[in-house]
Amino acid sequence: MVFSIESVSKEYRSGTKVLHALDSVSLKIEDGEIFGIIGKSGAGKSTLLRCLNLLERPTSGRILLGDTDLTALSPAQLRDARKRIGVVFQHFNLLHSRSVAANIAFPLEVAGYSRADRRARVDELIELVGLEDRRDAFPSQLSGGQKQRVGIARALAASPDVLLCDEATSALDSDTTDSILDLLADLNRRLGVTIVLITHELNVVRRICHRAALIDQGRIVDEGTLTELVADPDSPLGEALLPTGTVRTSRTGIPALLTFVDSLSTSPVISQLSRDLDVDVTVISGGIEDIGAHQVGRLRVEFASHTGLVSDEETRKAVEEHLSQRGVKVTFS
Ligand SMILES: Nc1ncnc2c1ncn2[C@@H]1O[C@H](COP(=O)(O)OP(=O)(O)OP(=O)(O)O)[C@@H](O)[C@H]1O
Repeated sequence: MVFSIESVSKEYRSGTKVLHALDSVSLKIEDGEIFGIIGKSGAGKSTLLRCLNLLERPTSGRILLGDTDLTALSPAQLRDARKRIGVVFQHFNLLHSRSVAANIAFPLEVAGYSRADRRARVDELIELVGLEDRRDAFPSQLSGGQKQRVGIARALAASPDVLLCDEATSALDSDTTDSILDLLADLNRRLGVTIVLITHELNVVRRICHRAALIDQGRIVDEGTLTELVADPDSPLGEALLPTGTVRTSRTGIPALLTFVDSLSTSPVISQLSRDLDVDVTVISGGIEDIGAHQVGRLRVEFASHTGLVSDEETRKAVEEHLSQRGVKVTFS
């Protein structure tokens, strides 16, 4: 376990007014995962991220980094614990008078690395983020994507256990966003570094997160692995990740939502169902997407008995049994 966030609340007071920016948030972030926290503007994402390294002190609750309760540490102990956390910023926060190499070396200087050790580590990091040919450039000479590569290398310099990414791709265009997300996923695989990212972009979650939580008005309202979320008909985040669209039904059939992970890519489940049970299946809306390493889908459909000789209740029962044996979850609405 990297982070254990236990009933964390954060209140901001202004005069007699109290704003509950975080309301009893509990989350566990596991070693080696990429965890996304998504929410609208003002939902509390930045406050939660700032609480993780205690830049913001929770009003109540605990934040544990491994076994260490960050909320119980002295300032000196906290400075030490923060070395295990790297931060990647939306606007890069580079030192403009320093070259790429010198920006990356900066945290190593602060941590007291020798000149030779710094040089070796900076070489390693520059290679890791693919900036070999920009080593001596200054921030003003870099593209947004290159600046963020420097930001990521600097955050990784002291080999932290976890990277906190604060809207790390929000200032970038969509192609550059994808290349930075791919870099983060690659670093996660190669170094095993845990990544927590906050974002308001569903694409960020779809592209690299293993698990995600939806925050709304300071509360966690949904949470799970991406495949769990999408396969849950009641999950708001699942619906946002893979929308089934506006539902237009003919009102003659039996409406249902089908959710599945991989199953439809390995066998012709729907045509088999239609043949075996003698039911017509109309696809109303939905989608199938690659999310992580899986093909997941959510389809709104209608079933109608072909012969009209069986009751809706019998059709529902037969369909459910048939589909559940083939890894497709069916929820009748
Ligand atoms: N220092 C502060 N003092 C008072 N209120 C604050 C402070 N910081 C945040 N807030 C309030 O707390 C709530 C959550 O803010 P927060 O910045 O965490 O949201 P967010 O989800 O990160 O939004 P955005 O995506 O727009 O950055 C908002 O209502 C905000 O106005």
